[in-house]
Amino acid sequence: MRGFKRWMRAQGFEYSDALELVDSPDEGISIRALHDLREGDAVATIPKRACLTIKNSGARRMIAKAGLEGHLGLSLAVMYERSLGIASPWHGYLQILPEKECAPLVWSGEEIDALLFGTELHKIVKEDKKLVHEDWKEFIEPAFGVDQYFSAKTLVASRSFEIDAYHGYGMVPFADLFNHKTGLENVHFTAPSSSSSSDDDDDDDDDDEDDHGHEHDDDDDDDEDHDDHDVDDNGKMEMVVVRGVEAGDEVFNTYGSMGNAALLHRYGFTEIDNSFDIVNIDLSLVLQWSSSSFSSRHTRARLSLWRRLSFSGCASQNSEYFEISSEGEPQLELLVLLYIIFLPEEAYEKLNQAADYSTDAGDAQDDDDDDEDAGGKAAAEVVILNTAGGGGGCGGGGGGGGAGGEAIQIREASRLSGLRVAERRILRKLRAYASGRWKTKRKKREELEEPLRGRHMTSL
Ligand SMILES: C[S@@+](CC[C@H](N)C(=O)[O-])C[C@H]1O[C@@H](n2cnc3c(N)ncnc32)[C@H](O)[C@@H]1O
Repeated sequence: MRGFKRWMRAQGFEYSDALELVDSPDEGISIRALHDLREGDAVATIPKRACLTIKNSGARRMIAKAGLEGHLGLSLAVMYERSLGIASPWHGYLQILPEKECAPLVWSGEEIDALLFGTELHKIVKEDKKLVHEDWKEFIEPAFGVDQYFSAKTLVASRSFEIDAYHGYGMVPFADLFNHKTGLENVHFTAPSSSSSSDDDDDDDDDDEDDHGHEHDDDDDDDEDHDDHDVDDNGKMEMVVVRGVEAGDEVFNTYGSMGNAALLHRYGFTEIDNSFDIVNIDLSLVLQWSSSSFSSRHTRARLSLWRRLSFSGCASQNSEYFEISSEGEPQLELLVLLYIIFLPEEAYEKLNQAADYSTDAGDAQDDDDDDEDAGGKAAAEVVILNTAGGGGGCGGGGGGGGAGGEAIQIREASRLSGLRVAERRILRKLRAYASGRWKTKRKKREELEEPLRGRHMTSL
């Protein structure tokens, strides 16, 4: 750490003596406040020329020639500077970085299967590994090994910041030592408000929520003009306090408002109390459970009715899923599907007929008429009301009726997915939601259902 501080001084970094850099063998580096910090305090100034960016790196010509940019180009710059060892201008910084960030991208296939099976990340991470490997083959081999590339990718994903339009993304020494706290961060990384006009031209209005944001696609093909990279020699970035910190407390930044899956995916950690956390339950998991509790035929028929009533889940990378909020509230479409799965045969047939009727009526209508037909809408409404009431009208069968069935569904989902603590907590809230609503909303459901009966559906 001493070498890094010396390097920062030589590069013209300035940081408040109220900040302490703490290096723990178990938890890595973090920043602590030695004195109280007040909102508005600028606690660090970072010269842009000291940031490891594609434009600043000694590999800039090679990277430009290969037409690489964004995270791919920056990963190459990081590998190149690392390969120079002590000869790299960033040696003082690079030597405090971990070899790699322990994100799922660098887990073994067995670890991914064992730890992510049943979660939304399982398929995504496997796909990531394939794509990153393809990139390595196409753009990086034989200059650097595949492990070096995967390691550099995790560092760039977890530590790079968007600097400005000229530099794009870069490794920002010191700024990347702050850990993340969802919604309760103390500092933001930003362009100083009193910067020179040339800086203003170059600085994007950085969205702090996106400091560690998305792949950068700026078209910076002007390398030849800036090979001596004099454009930003005097540019600076700042760390500014946005929420006061008491002496002794850790000083946090934010990497954005993300659920635990996104945090794990990109940064390799999760938060127990993450208000943005959600749990996704795959439609395939619901269908698997339904087929084992009822039958495949029953499941296909109920799914088909659900679709004919124009319901669907969220879609991502060839899968369909439902979101459970951090408060345990399930996506309405999941409730409706579960309700339809649990409908007794007689009620199901009636709803099916109503859907048929409404589809026929809809077919007869003018194509320009976008309104859902009244019958289908009413059928959906009745389903929703019943579902919100906990499915009190269900006769059960298989795994039990209504909300009780939902609880079984959730237990099964939780067991199969091997989800982490925070996600299990959400699933517990979901179960409480399901059984709580069943008890308290039953009367309300009956009151609400009555007028609907009079309108379109007669006896659900
Ligand atoms: C930008 S670096 C922060 C500094 C880092 N702790 C270090 O040792 O250099 C981001 C990495 O820090 C760790 N990290 C950041 N916030 C964290 C948190 N709230 N809980 C656990 N690890 C965290 C993760 O390993 C993440 O990939």
